Amino acid sequence: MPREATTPEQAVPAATAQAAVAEEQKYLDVVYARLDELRAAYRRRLAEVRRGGPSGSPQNRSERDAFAAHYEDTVARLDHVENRLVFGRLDLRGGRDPRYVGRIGMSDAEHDQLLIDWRAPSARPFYQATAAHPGDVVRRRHLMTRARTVVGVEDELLDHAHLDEDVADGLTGEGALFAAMSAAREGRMSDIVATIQSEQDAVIRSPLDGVLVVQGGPGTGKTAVALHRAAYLLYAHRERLERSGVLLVGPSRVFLRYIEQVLPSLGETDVVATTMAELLPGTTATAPERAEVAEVKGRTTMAHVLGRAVRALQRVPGEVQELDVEGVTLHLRPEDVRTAMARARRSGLPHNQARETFALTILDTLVREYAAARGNDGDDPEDRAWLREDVRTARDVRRAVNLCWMPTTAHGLLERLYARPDLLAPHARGLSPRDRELLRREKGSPWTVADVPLLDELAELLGHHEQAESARAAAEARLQAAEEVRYAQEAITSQGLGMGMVSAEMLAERFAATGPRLTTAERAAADRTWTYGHVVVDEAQELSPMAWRALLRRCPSRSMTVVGDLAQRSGHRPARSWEEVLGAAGSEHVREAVLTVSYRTPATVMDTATAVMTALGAEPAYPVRAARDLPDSLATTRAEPAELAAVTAAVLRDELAALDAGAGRGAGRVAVIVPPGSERAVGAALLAEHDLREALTSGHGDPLGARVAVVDPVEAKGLEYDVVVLAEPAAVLEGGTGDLYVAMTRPTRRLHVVHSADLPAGFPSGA
Ligand SMILES: Nc1ncnc2c1ncn2[C@@H]1O[C@H](COP(=O)(O)OP(=O)(O)OP(=O)(O)O)[C@@H](O)[C@H]1O
Repeated sequence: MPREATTPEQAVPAATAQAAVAEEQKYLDVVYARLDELRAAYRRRLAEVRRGGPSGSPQNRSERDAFAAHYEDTVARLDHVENRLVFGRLDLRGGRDPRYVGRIGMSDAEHDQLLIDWRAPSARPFYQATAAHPGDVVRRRHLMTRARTVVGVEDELLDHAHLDEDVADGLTGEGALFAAMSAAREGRMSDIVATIQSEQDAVIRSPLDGVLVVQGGPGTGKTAVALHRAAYLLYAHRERLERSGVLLVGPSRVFLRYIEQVLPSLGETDVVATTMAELLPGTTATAPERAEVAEVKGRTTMAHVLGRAVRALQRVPGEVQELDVEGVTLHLRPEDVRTAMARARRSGLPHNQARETFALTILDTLVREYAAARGNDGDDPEDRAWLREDVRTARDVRRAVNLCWMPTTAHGLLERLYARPDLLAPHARGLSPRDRELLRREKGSPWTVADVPLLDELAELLGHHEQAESARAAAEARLQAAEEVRYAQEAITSQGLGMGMVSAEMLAERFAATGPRLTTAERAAADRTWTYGHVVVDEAQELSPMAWRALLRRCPSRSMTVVGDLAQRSGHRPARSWEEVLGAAGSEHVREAVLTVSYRTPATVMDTATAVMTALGAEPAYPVRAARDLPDSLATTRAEPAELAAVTAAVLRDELAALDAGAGRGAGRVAVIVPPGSERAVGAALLAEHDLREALTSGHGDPLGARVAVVDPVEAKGLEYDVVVLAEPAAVLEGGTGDLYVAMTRPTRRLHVVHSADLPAGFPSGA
């Protein structure tokens, strides 16, 4: 049975709590004093460097910039960890000094360890030790703090006397955990570093290599775990990941904003966060699209279609072409084109770059014929040069070479394929006539998310138009970077920097970035061909096989963390297995982990959601156990169809009042989740109610800012609210069972269903 939530005050025996709080406060004071000292020291250094002003040699200047940037980063990092800096203490066998666990590692001026970084191996028992397997730990203490004050402690004695209790539910630090779970939501995700549970910790610290798929039902902490894992990997593999970067792919911009504070609070700011819509630098893909069209675009078949379309840009003429060069008629023979084409393809380069080999080979052949026609043997280099120039610049020759090997851009080609069925048809093996019709679209139409992987595929096949130029620039930049690393190494040695805080590569990167400083993350985000050291994908069940191909291209090392829930997949094509969803990524070495406990949704709501899914024939393959239940967490209200809007408003009004009473006036968040397409109408109807207006508009149009958000299930994906008012679940179901499952599992306190149509099967009878 899930437990009812307890508060930290209840969890700590009152008699000992006071003394323990006082003891921990003393320690906290020392740690915060040290934090202040470090901040002041770095601020001083920063001010000194800045005082240097813009004078000196360019090298001096860029060196100063690099140090300034490093100090700025460090100060920012120290600022971000202010809240709940210390949250754990381990007492160890053998009377050793206790170990304090916190957001970052910290030593005092004598280099004695004050705080262990939660990611360090020595902090692991804080998350993993149990009474059955205590290791060296005799007591684990959770410290609850507000600002710099200890407000409570919670102890777990890891000896055999407590074995039964511990094994009973497998949760650690229940008081702190339940307090975190019960806190009113603020529209932004918080980190869970103080209360990571053992099954989550195992995922967070799982090895870097290979594709790790983390499946878990709603609220099991997949997003939280994915973010903490990113922070952990950056800590444990800093060398490898700092230069290549980590990419995080989320379902929407709103979602990315929802989670944006988590990594900085863990001391990490250099992760590139993006959505599939923004994956391709310079392309905005925001147009809506029908699910059935997106489905066709997402199929692996499309990679073959595009491959054939690109190859068709390489054409052998049916007969000999006559070309005029300065009054001389030259002959372009099909067999010469074929030979040049074979050579160009052997280069293995993308189409636009291989064209250069093709053009040069054709040119050689034509120049030979031209020289012979001009009675020149072409032995003299000067003669050869002008003969070649004549041929190269001749209009006929340029046209013929283009016709045989047409350079093009990804956007141009995809647009043509969509707009011209006659162009698509010859390459469309594997697509039915209806599929092709679904792809059809006017030139100049805006791009959609499903277009992005196709554009990316084409960009890969075609290469850049000016690739030769940028490749040369990149080679030069590489040479320069090597030189800068050497110089940075000298700077580190001469200035006594380093001590693990700054590497030569880090410094060199700072040197290299003149003007506005570019971090690895910024450079990576602007470069389509950037390859990351690790890629984290959230809501991974939504991605198409074509999207996986695009992501795999960004991660040649195949080091990925993929989190999602098959049961929450949108649409009407439920996925039976992760292999099916992962497409190309599924053929890699895949490890699977499962998270089983929901820390969000009360048991009554969670169990009802599972029952509804089961009754609909979509039983979740990975059912979830809720960590706790709350009284009155599920309510239903029936309305006449004409009254639905008014009843929804009334229910919302009551729920806000109850939330005011339970969480404090104005605290907590509510979502009104409505069938797709009806957000505007419902939003307008609710806005017409004067007393609801403030709660609906308090965020100035920001869906995360307002106390009440009106959203459809797709927009609600990955988010959570204290209370959810779910309007007309039967209509929500039209988007697929996954959408209803998502909608029902967003609340942390209460789900209130308002309906005029019959409730889908699985709701408690009488509801
Ligand atoms: N160990 C934990 N301690 C405290 N809170 C936790 C813990 N694990 C998860 N949570 C909380 O549970 C909620 C759900 O977490 P999260 O959003 O990561 O789940 P999810 O599996 O991604 O959910 P969904 O699939 O529904 O999007 C969040 O508020 C998160 O902070």
